[in-house]
Amino acid sequence: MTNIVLFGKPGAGKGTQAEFLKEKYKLTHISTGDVFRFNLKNDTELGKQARVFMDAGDLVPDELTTKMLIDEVNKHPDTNGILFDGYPRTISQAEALDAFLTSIGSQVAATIALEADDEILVKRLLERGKTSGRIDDQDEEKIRNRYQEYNEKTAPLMNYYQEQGKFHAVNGIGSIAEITERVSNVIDNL
Ligand SMILES: Nc1ncnc2c1ncn2[C@@H]1O[C@H](COP(=O)(O)OP(=O)(O)O)[C@@H](O)[C@H]1O
Repeated sequence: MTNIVLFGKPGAGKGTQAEFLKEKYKLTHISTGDVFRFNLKNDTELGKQARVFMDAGDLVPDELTTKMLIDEVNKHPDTNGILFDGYPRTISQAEALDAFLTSIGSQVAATIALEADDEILVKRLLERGKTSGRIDDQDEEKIRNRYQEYNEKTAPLMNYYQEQGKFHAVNGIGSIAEITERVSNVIDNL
């Protein structure tokens, strides 16, 4: 299995790139944000538990998120590899992911970060909020809160993966195709 973690701030383009990369490399795309939103929409027990956190732009607690993630991965026993989008977002999630992948005889092959400036990203998210219906994209204060969550809890993961020699940064500004090309260069050289 070639497991890739797509990493980046809210709005960095993880979901957009994942759509192309999953086809190109025949990977299973798991977006924790999408899975949560599906559960919210269908008002499942998980959705009910996650809603307050998501609507405020806070991270959903690790235990809940990790359980959901493992359930998702287990739905694809024959996959070539997983493209993780939005997970891990905390050190505890990264450790849980390593432990889980080890238990199934696998590992993270690479973490690829899409880099872009905050100001550009906030504008992108507010634009997306006009059409996506996502409550967390419609209010600048909630967006800023997500950046704060990112800086406090998610940014330390760069170091975590750097220490394992698995961290690769890619310029996230450019056309979608250019960025796919940059990410592909990393994957092709693994
Ligand atoms: N790994 C995670 N850990 C905790 N909460 C998460 C995780 N992934 C998604 N969420 C919740 O879902 C929300 C939306 O996720 P996502 O669509 O990936 O957002 P973004 O566009 O901000 O990157 C997050 O703000 C958070 O509340």
